[in-house]
Amino acid sequence: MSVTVRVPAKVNVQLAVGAARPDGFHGLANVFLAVGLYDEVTVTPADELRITCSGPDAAQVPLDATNLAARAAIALAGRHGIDPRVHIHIAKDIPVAGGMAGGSADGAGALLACDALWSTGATRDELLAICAELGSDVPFSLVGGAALGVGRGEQLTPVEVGGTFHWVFAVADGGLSTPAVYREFDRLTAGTRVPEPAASGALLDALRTGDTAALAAALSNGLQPAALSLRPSLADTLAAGTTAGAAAALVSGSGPTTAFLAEDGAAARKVADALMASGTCRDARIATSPAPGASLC
Ligand SMILES: C[C@](O)(CO)[C@H](O)COP(=O)(O)OP(=O)(O)OC[C@H]1O[C@@H](n2ccc(N)nc2=O)[C@H](O)[C@@H]1O
Ligand SMILES: Nc1ncnc2c1ncn2[C@@H]1O[C@H](COP(=O)(O)OP(=O)(O)OP(=O)(O)O)[C@@H](O)[C@H]1O
Repeated sequence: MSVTVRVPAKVNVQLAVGAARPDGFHGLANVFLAVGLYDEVTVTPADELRITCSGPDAAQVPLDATNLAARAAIALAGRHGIDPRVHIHIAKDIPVAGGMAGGSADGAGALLACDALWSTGATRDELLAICAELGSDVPFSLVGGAALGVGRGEQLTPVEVGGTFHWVFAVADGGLSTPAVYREFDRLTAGTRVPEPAASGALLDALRTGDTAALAAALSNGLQPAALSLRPSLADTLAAGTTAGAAAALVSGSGPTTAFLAEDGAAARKVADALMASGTCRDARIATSPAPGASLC
């Protein structure tokens, strides 16, 4: 018997970053939006814990105990006195190390799949607590939709979304390390007063009303200067999408994926074609949001 779970990627439509805390994490006002690019995580009983991964970026995914999917299975099994002997297969479609929470998606997916396979009876709150231990983005991968994350991004409040948004994601060659991007943020802001992060009312209104033009005007990413500093070529990708008519362009989370908001599906197709022709990215993916969180297939 196998259990398969489908889990979405995310884009941060607002990422307000505060000063580094004593524990090294940064306080955030992080508005997550789930987008319709998915990994599928399948768990099957096996003789030992084993991970496999398929998909174009599979070679970049660690297949040892550092994989967030393995860590999720071990964490759930440990709490319920279960031996985590499962084969976890990840069918990966979310760009790796791209700022779209692909690893987090696999962590949330493996957790939900193992929970169903082992019938642990864990509550939603227990699953969310395990997600928060695994990483700041993991709780959102479980819930999907849209949410405001505070603390280090793990404390979620759902956000209403009143329409469909059309996106293009330009996948860059190679990844960016999330800790390195936060370190670069610290370097760039050293000696300045970093304001307390707060959610933007205009942004939340734009999501609630499903207004693309208003969302385009309100998008912001406090990590964008750091990602551009580490990967200056991303400016060319952003410019290529804007020239092609994107309503807005920004770096997705810690990057290096760049995100382009489009008026509708036809505009998204045009932006994606122009990005591919520009030679400034490895791939251009079209997706809509919001998308549901981790769900059993
Ligand atoms: C950039 C974002 O993807 C935006 O949603 C997240 O803030 C990153 O979330 P994540 O990948 O789940 O990150 P974690 O696994 O929790 O942390 C990895 C590293 O990122 C940095 N980190 C992460 C979250 C946060 N609020 N402050 C940080 O400084 C820390 O150096 C941490 O050691
Ligand atoms: N299941 C997984 N899939 C991909 N990477 C994983 C996984 N588990 C652990 N990793 C490690 O995590 C690193 C970051 O990969 P991931 O795809 O999660 O980045 P990301 O999308 O930038 O994350 P985020 O947006 O949450 O900061 C990878 O380089 C890899 O070493």
